[in-house]
Formats: sequence, structure tokens, C-alpha cells
Amino acid sequence: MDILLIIIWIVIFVVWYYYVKIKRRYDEFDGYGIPYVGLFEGWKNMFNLITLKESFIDLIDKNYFKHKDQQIVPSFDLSQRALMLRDAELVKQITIKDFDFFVNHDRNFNEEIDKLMGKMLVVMVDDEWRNMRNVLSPIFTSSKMKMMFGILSDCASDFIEHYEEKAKNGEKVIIDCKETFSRFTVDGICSAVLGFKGDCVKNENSELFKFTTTLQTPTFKDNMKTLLFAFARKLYVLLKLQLTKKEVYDFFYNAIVKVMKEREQSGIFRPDVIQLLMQAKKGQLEVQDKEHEVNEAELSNFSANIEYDVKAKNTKLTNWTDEHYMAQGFIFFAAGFDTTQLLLQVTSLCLTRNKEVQEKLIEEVDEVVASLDEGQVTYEALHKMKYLDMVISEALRFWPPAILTTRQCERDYTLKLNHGKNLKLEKGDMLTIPIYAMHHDPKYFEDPEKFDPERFSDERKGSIVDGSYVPFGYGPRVCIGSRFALMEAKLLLFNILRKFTFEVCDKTPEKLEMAKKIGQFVFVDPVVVELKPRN
Ligand code: HEM
Repeated sequence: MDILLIIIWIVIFVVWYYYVKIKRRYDEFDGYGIPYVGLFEGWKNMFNLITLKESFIDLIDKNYFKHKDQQIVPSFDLSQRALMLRDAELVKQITIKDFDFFVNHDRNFNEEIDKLMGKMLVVMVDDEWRNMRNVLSPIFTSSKMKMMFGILSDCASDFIEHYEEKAKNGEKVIIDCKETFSRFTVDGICSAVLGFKGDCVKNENSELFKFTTTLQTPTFKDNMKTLLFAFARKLYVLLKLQLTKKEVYDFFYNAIVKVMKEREQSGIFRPDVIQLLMQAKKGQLEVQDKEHEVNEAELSNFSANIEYDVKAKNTKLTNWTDEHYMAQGFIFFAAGFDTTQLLLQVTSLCLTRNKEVQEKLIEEVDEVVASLDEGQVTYEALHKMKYLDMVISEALRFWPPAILTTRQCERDYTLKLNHGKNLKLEKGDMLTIPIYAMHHDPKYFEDPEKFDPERFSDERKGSIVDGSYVPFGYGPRVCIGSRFALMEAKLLLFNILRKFTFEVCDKTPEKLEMAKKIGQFVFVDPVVVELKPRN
């Protein structure tokens, strides 16, 4: 009984503490004419998320579309003051013009939260991030992408060979796009980043693939940890929790630290990211201005990003530990395979459901095939394919694999709002850029629920408002792997459409809808399509 009473009092105290704390925090917005989400609504949203009544996208969209006339709206967060941008001009201002005030995603995600993930580029802060980004960005320049093109071409050929074989045996080739494309992107990342053949496409019982699915499917315990981290960070740190599982830590230790040591001892060279990390370790991967130049063909691609000068003070790695290398391998792996498989899933369903788009794309593929001297498509030819680029750009608008990104305010900052008021942002305030919601805002994209690659045609792309289309983020902190992802996705689609068409089967869903699951980006109905051999 005594214990029950104590628990009740602790619960009452915690609820009261957060009530007062958050109410005070959000009351301040009243003076700026900004409607706030309301405490009751905030708690209700959190409850709906935990009890799987609403998906993460539902919650963001609700907040985004409720306040149509606002440029910025508060969002509910127990740990800090949080706001959501709903204006392309503000996105540009925060991510580019005043980047120095908003360098980081979230400085609270650090080594205390997780000793491995806390060292990833994506969570690094300030000068440590600048130095690391400066050292890593040459890995993703045009010259290095060309080096990896052959590796990814081989993975795409393996994929086609595997499914052609099935078709030859008279089997109907029905694919579950999530699993099929995850197998391909894991193979791509293993070959290009970690330097070994994953073989997940061909080996249906691959242990490696089973391992990677654990990264895609967090357990209940993982979700509870993530929620605690998201909403009550101090408690998370107090409990000394860690997000990385032991088997994941061990995998990256063996795949990176051990392999680097072996290569150093035996003098093996492979054209992959591990090799580039080894060069970085020795200070041989210094930034050369020319390396930042984007290949001309790539620049004509709509979603391609340029690298910004991040004003790093130090271009050599002096204090990297083994865990720093593991962490970069981990983020390239985790960010690389799941996002690109999602892009491929979305594109496949959109092509299946939009026959005229698929036919037009096949025409372009056939034209390129006819112009090739040898069998394989070249890096240049792939990047010159205009319609393929329009289709991929639209798929990234339609269903961006990263539904949001964040920036944290580092110094007091005054935001001038359209209605003449100045909103004071304080150090620690968290800003959300709701990528998915902006891509579906009719203010920026007419008839947003229509899959329409023509938005990105030469005639129309000029009317896209700068800052409203940000599938890879924006500014100096933009996705470092965007060129790799675009190249990988385009390469596979090219190879598929050369031999197959995407067709509707019994299980093909009408549309995409995000499932109500915490920490997972999965669709309610799996994307299942038929790959029908051409001819
Ligand atoms: C379709 C595929 C992908 C999408 C949509 C995507 C999207 C994003 C977005 C939205 C961000 C945040 C950018 C910002 O806040 O401005 C990001 C960051 C990042 N992405 Fe990607 N990404 C993709 C593929 C990849 C790949 C293939 C890699 C690595 C091989 C990668 C590595 C990273 C890293 C390391 C960061 C952190 C960059 C930094 O903080 O400096 N991503 N990505």
C-alpha cells in the first residue's frame, strides 16, 4: 500500500512538473500571435502515437495543416521548446542564410545517449561536425561516385540475373518491394561502403539480411527507449540507457575496425568507403577545391546537391577513435540502405499505377540502350537521362524517405515574421522542417496527391519555390550521400526497365499509407508488384 501511494505521488509530481514547465514554455507564444498546440492536445497526440492510434505523419500533418496562415507553429515536446517551420523562405533562412545560428540537429544527442551513434556525423555538433564533414565530403564527390559506379553496376546486374533466372523457369516474378529492394541496397552498401559482397539478393536465407532487418524493425523495448529519449531526455541519461544493440556494435567493429587493420597489414586496396576512411585517417583525403565541383551531367539532375564550404578549421583527423570510424560506417549503412529502398518502393508503385509514365520512361531507357557501345550503361549516360531524373525527383517529393529534419538554435536569434512581429528564439529551441508536409502543401505543389513527374520538366521546374522541395535537406548540412542514393536508385531502375515492366498483381495496393507504428517507416499494405519480362 505504501509503495502504491509513493508511486501515485511520483506520477502526480511528474505530470504536474511537466504541466507547469510546458505551459510556461508555450504561453510565451501567445504574445506573437502564434497559436500553440495546447497542452491537452500535446499529451493526447503523444498518447495516440504510443497506443498506435495515429502515425507520425498524421501527427505532423495535423499540426502543419491546422494553421494555414502561420509561417511557424509550436510543436509539443517535453524536453525543449519546439517549433515547426511551414514556410519555404524560413527554411532557406534557417538552413542557408543564417546557418551559423542553426548548425546542429540536436546537441542533446551525444555520446551519453549512445557511445556509437553519438559519434555519427549526423549528430556531431559545431566544429567537431565541421571538421568531420570536411574530411568525409570528398568520399561523395563525382570522382569517387564514378569509382563506385562499377561496383553498383555489378550489384544491379546480379539483381537482374536473379530475376531473369526465375522468369526463365516459368515463375511469375512477384516481388515484395520492401524486402526485394532492401536486399539490393544492402548489397550495394556492403560492396561500396564496407568492401564485401553482401549477396542478399541471390541468397534468400542470407544471415546478413536477417541481421539488417533488425535495424528496420525495432522491438517494443527499443521503441520505449526512443520515446523516452525523445520526450524525457534527462530521465533517459539518468537511467544510462543506450540505443545500439550489442550485436550491431560487434558487426560494425568486425566490418570496419578489424577490416581496416587487416588491409593495413596486408596492403590490400579496394575502391570503397573503408579505403577512403583509411586515407582520411592518414590525412591523405584532404579537401581539394576541385573535388567539390559537381560533374556537369549530375548538375542537370534536379535533386542533386552541391557541397557547401562548411568553414572547417581542421582538415586532418587527429583524435579519431576506432568508434569514430565505426560510427561513420554505421550511419552510411543505416542511412544508405533504408532510405534508398523506400525511394525504390515508392517509384515502383507509382510506375505500376501510372502506365503512361512507365511507358515514357521505357522509351527513354530504350533510346539509351540503343546508343550504348557495350552492354552496361555508363555513368554519364545515366546522369543525362532527363525523364528518369524527373520520375525520381517526383517520387522523392511524393513520398520523401526522410519525412522531417531538424535544426537547433545555437544562439539567441530574432525571426522576423510576415505579420510584422519578431519572434525571439533561444539557445536550445528546436526547429522542425516538415519535409513530407511541405511536399504535400498545395501552396507549393498544385494537386499534391497526384504523381506527376512533369512538375520537374525544364518548362515547369523553374516555378518550384526555393526551399519547398527538400528531400535531402538543405544547406551545408544537406545529406552527404544524396549522389550515391540517386545513382544507386537510377541504376537499378534503368536495369529493371530494360528487361521488365512493373505490373499490377492481386496484392498491389491502390495507394501508399503510412502504418501506425512507432519508429518504423512502413506502409499499411506492403508494396507488392509483378515484374513482367519484356518481349
Ligand atoms: C533516398 C535516399 C536518402 C534520403 C532521402 C536522405 C535524406 C537525408 C536528409 C533529409 C538528411 C538531413 C539533411 C538536413 O538536415 O539538411 C540526411 C542526412 C544525412 N544522410 Fe542522407 N538520405 C539518403 C541517402 C543517404 C545515403 C545513401 C547516405 C550514405 C551513404 C546518407 C548519409 C547521410 C548522412 C551521413 C547525413 C548527415 C549529414 C550531416 O549531418 O552532415 N544518406 N539525409
